[in-house]
Amino acid sequence: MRMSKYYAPTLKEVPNDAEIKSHELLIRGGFIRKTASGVYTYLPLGNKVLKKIERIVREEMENIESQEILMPIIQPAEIWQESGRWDDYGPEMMKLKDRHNRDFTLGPTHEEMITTIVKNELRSYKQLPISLFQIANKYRDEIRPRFGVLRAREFIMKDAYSFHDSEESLDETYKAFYKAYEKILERLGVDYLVVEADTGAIGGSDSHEFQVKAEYGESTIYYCDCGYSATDEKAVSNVIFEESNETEQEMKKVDTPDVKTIEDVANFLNVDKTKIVKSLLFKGREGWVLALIRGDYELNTSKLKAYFGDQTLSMGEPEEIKNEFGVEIGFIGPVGIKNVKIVADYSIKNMKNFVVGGMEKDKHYVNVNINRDFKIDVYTDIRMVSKGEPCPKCGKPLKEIKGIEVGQVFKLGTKYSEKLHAYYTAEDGKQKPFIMGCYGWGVSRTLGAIVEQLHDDYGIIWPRNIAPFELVIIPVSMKQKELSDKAEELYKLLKGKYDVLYDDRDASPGFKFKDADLIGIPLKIILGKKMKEGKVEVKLRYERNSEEVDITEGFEELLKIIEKKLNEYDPKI
Ligand SMILES: O=C(C[C@@H]1CCCCN1)Cn1cnc2cc(Cl)c(F)cc2c1=O
Ligand SMILES: [Mg+2]
Repeated sequence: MRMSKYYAPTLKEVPNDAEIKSHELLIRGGFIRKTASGVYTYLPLGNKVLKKIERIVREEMENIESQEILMPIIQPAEIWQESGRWDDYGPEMMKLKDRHNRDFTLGPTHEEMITTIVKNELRSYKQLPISLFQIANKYRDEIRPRFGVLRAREFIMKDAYSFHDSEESLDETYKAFYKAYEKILERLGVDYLVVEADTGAIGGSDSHEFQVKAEYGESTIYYCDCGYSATDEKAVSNVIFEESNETEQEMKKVDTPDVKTIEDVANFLNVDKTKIVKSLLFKGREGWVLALIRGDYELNTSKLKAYFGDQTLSMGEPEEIKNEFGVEIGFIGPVGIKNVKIVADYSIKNMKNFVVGGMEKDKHYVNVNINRDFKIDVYTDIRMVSKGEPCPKCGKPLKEIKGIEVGQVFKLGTKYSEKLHAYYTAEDGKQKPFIMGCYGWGVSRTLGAIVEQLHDDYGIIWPRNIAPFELVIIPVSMKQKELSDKAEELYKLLKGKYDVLYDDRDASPGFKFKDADLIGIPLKIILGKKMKEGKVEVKLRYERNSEEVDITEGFEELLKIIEKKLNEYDPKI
């Protein structure tokens, strides 16, 4: 491609709404342009990289015999009403009406759609297992789109769905997708981690996320050298809380005027946070839940929701709590509270003589003890772990790292097939609901994740497999004929062998080098003053010095050097 003709509007200035590097560099590099909040156009450079990412994803899907289909983006409300999810996502689901005033949604995902499609076509166990995938736009009206394509409202996803007549069969396919995702990440050339994940709203059993390591990624991951790794939502607590040998003191109600937060209580009563129990009220399908956890720990709401299998569980609103329990949030406690299910984190199991809210304005109880002063319905792990805690698998201190989720795989079970009456005839002749799995890959998000991990002060450093161009030919001046003629000759020779960009613009060398670095092209071939000695300069994107190659005898030597350098090129260094 000739740069003089190419629509790649690079910018010097940093866009003011770019909060992280990848967003800045994709805009400045001329890869994407924002058309609305969370809605992007992929210009030629961005589109080229997208297509290379899609090709890798598509090939790895085909390698595990997943069959490509293309489903509609507009989905009739009926299938979502049948699955009971039409209102589950509130304003995040983009909805529209057609000219007959019928309700539709712009598909945020396709479980309902694919299950409705196959239920009339897949009738016998003989046709199972099968997995189908598509690569297409998805729509989710994020409350705060940010970080460019990392959290957009329209994005490109590869979503795959598998159908089985047994858990074993699902397990086999799940493993195949897991391995295919690792293969994709290897081919993308980025540093990554596979982590145990929370199945969240869609339920089901196992789930893993595929995370690109990135300092400013939104995911927090806890991992260990032994191989354990999980998102913060999922990471299991392995702290053993030793028995307290204190004797139980007499419980007292004390004045704590306007003392509400854990900090305030600790300071006012001059007690350590480890002697306070936090009481947090949640409202769910079965009513109110009071979650108790030691004052110095953080509640993990994903674990709480997973325990109750109720994603609708949400923190009680102050007003609602005042009306329902007659006391402000800051004074809520387990002693004397009615009509709540009390679930306690293990961290309070052996606490003695601790402080809790007094269930009365400006009051707290001190010297509270479990069983004597209140009953706990159930103990379970509802704690957010932190760095340095013992690994749940081997006990060594957990490490913490940030990441960007680019893929997630789920074992769904029969949740959707039952809701949508999607049955097949089993070997024993009975009608049974399909056992399903689903497997997502954020194709457009991958574009941002890779840049977030692989960049320096000069711009992007693309891995070779998905770089928009593998190499760029840069004559330092188009006015010097011997340079531009030789460059033209080189371009014709190389464009059949590599993805070549030819910077034939009438611009200064510095300008061209800067653009090549910003866009992130792996290899430069520079035709400059060394041409007097019959030499060109070859340089990898991150090398400070270039290698001189003599081309007076022809291009064999140069071709060898190019191949050698591109093969040793590794942006992760
Ligand atoms: O999408 C999944 C699970 C997997 C991910 C991989 C590909 C198949 N689906 C979970 N999820 C996330 N956000 C959503 C947002 C809206 Cl507005 C919605 F209506 C539904 C969903 C929703 O179901
Ligand atoms: Mg996830």
